[in-house]
Amino acid sequence: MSTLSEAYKDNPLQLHHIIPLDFHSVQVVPDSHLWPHHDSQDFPSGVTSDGHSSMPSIDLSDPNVVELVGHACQTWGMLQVTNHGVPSSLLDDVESEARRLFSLPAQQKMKTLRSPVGAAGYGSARISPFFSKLMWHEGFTIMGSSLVDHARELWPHDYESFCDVMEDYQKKMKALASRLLLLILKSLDVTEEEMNWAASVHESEGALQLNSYPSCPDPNSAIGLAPHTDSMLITILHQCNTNGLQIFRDGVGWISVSPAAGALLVNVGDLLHIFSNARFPALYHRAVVNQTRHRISVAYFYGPPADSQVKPFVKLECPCYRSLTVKEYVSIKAQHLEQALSLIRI
Ligand SMILES: C=C1C[C@]23C[C@@]1(O)CC[C@H]2[C@@]12CCC[C@@](C)(C(=O)O1)[C@H]2[C@@H]3C(=O)O
Ligand SMILES: O=C(O)CCC(=O)C(=O)O
Ligand SMILES: [Fe+2]
Repeated sequence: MSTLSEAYKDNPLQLHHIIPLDFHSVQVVPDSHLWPHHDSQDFPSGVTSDGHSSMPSIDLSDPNVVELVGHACQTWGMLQVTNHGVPSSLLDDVESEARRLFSLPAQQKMKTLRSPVGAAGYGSARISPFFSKLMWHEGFTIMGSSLVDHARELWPHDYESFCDVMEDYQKKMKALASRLLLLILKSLDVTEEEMNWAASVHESEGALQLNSYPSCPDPNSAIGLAPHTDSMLITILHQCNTNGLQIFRDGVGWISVSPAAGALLVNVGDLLHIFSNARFPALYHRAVVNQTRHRISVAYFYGPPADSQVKPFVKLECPCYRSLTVKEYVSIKAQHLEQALSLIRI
């Protein structure tokens, strides 16, 4: 069985697209990180300029949860969930362990640098090579079996709490993602066979991404994470408690999505967009930075095993995407980013 990491092997990154800036060592934004001004012409997500809509917030114990989740995926590609069963103490712990990691000196974090052909470890976002400027961001990806080795490199005598929290968080995210996927499949009226396919998704481990956006001397001239869609089926995002996420809405523009205590955000990724035969939009989003706060976010990416076939569900007529494996899609995305979906359109 192949893994996602193998899809990255054919598309190695250059070191300057992996090694983040040592943000603590700079007082001004260097030219390498200067983006054209994006003076946030944004709207808060509750009050959009189209007047009536706001990003759906769904209580997972609502009796109409299937319809609500389906409608949110179709109209926004994103929803906020409450009553999700993930203890707020664990949400706090994952943020503080991530903060502990990113507060380490640069040379310590560099001991776990992601390899040019690898998937796990410390480094800049994978999408970096597609932009002429670098991002005000450093990440740490947990995927596969490297967690304990990496944690030992970071804290030789004090690595257990990091591992315990990350393992627990990953387990809870997987359970929540699997529950959400079943709701989504029910909303799409898929076949029994496709409903059973959800169990195979549960076999894949997913990826956990810790994001760090240090405070920035000139936030309007830098970008935390450049605009992108996520590649997997769904992403569960814990924004912690600092603004920064923006989503793009046709006819409106960039909308800020404020964190709500205890709530989690769920968004549609490319693979679910394909399975839904384009009924659900893959959410286009970015992260902006701010002058005073070091923002942390934690994203869990849930997708099928690398060898699985991806194609629109059969009852959704006139498939508009060809069938391919997860690994093939990840490889196309690694080479073409935003063009990936149009390259597989029928
Ligand atoms: C499963 C994954 C999704 C991701 C690539 C990865 O292998 C692990 C990191 C993820 C991330 C996080 C930041 C944004 C993003 C586009 C990136 O560059 O790395 C996503 C990737 C994705 O969704 O394609
Ligand atoms: O930090 C955020 O709010 C967004 C993170 C994100 O888009 C990602 O990890 O893919
Ligand atoms: Fe994302």
